[in-house]
Amino acid sequence: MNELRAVVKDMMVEKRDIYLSVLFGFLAGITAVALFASSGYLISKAALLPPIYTLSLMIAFLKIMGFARAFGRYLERLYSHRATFTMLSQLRVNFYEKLEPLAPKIFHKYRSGDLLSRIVSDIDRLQNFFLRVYYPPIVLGLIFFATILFTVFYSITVALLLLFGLFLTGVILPAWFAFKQRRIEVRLREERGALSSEVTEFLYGFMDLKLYQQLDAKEKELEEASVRYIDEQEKEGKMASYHQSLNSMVTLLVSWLVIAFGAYLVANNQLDGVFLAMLIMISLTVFENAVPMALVPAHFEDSRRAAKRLHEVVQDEEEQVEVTSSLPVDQAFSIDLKGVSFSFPGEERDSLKDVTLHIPAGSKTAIVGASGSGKSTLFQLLLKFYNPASGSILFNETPQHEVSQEDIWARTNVVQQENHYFYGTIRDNLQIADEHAGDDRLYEVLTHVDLSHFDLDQSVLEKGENLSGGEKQRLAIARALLKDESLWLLDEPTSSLDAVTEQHIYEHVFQRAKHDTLILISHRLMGLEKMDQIIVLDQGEVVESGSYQELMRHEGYFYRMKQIEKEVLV
Ligand SMILES: Nc1ncnc2c1ncn2[C@@H]1O[C@H](COP(=O)(O)OP(=O)(O)OP(=O)(O)O)[C@@H](O)[C@H]1O
Repeated sequence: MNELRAVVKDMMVEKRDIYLSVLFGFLAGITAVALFASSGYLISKAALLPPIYTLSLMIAFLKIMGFARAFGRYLERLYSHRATFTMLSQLRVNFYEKLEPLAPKIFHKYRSGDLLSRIVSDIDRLQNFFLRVYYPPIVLGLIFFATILFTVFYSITVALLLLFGLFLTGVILPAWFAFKQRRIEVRLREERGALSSEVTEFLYGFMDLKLYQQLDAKEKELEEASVRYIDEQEKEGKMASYHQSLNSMVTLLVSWLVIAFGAYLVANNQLDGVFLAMLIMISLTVFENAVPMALVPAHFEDSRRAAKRLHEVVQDEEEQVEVTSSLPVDQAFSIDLKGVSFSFPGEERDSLKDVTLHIPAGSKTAIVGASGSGKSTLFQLLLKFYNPASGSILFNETPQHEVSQEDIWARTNVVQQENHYFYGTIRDNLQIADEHAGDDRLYEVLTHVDLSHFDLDQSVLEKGENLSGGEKQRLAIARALLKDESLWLLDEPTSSLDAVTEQHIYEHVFQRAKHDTLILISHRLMGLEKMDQIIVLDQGEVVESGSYQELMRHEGYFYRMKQIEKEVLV
């Protein structure tokens, strides 16, 4: 329920449209009641041969009501839909603003298909909250209140019957179905999430499934997930139809009771017979407004779950710490790690254990170690994707938690092991690092990464599918060169390149980063002689650190790795 309160808060941004939708919804409903009531009265009155001006007046009233009803309905739709779209856009912006700082922790927690379904369909589902849950009961209450008040003047019994019908259709039945709906909705959502995840995995893993001849098995799983989802949808549909039928039954029953009691009252001279048809028409029309109540439970449950699921994704947001410092601009800064330990969410094993390092401003550091020793994890902590479980990270003596992620990312040239390439052109893919860079500058960086043969208008397919591994890496380095900030974090940036190209690119990168702080993760141990410091990680711990010469003299872990590398290469 708390989550829905947040939705109501977002909805209230456009109060005017909400009030107008309620007003015109009421107008449309009450004029419909008036239209049918006056037509019932007109028929009865006409039988008594009243003067012609009475009939003309009544027909004019009838026409005005008919027009007012259409006008009210149109404006109600207009304002209620406008309020809904404003609410949706407000929700999307708010949700995205909360979500962005939480990446990539989020990707760790959810399968991407599930996350996608939450972000897209759960927000879309909330459009029903205002349209089908929030304001129909308000409008219904107002219409019944006005109608019952009017009916009391003619017959208290009929007024009580209407009240009874309202209680059944507006409270008892929706509450009962809401209770039943809850269980169906849980299963429906689970099945929808599962299907969405299966589809995403199927699409992403299509090639591998094909290569390992597992396509049929996966297709079968997908089909089963789809059947389960359709079954649950069917159950939900049946439940809604059942509720609708029961609603109609109750309303018709109330109308029958109005006829029976009305006739009895007329026979006993307690009600003027000319009003009987009017009261019957009132009871038939007023319950038309109760029809949407049949949809309230399903939509309420749907909205509640959607709001809850969205809230679950961003609830970590409250953990955010206030940002009070910023990193120096155009100036290299030092990095210190003091007793940093970290394990990924849900993992018991520490990926980093009590890591203490000092990386002076403007120095060049290499981080080496076996696969899985925690090198990339260290980068993720430096980039504040995650916070250390214990210990602290300092930039120029400033605790990292005082600096915003945005600031850290803005000051860093990052080349990851896997980088993303967007569908578009080479130019588009480079300009994400510097949107103002002109063609001359772009060609210049392409030359520095040995891609001078590339045309800036050359197309890049989704995820860079038409580029080789080495070309992708070189493009990523070109982006880092374009960004030109004073901290470089390079995670095996040249692992797919041949030795000559690698050397050529490194020469340029080191020349550009002459006064900057540079940290390079490398599997290869060749060419590390020029680094100021080499840090050796093993199973998340720093086992050695020092200059190349120091480590070779020490004949420890690094020395042994170097010997193995030599043997392999020979
Ligand atoms: N997102 C993650 N969730 C859970 N565990 C992870 C995650 N990423 C890495 N790990 C684990 O953390 C440990 C360190 O991983 P990391 O990627 O930092 O190693 P690495 O030294 O960079 O390896 P490589 O040289 O193969 O890239 C590994 O044991 C790995 O299984």
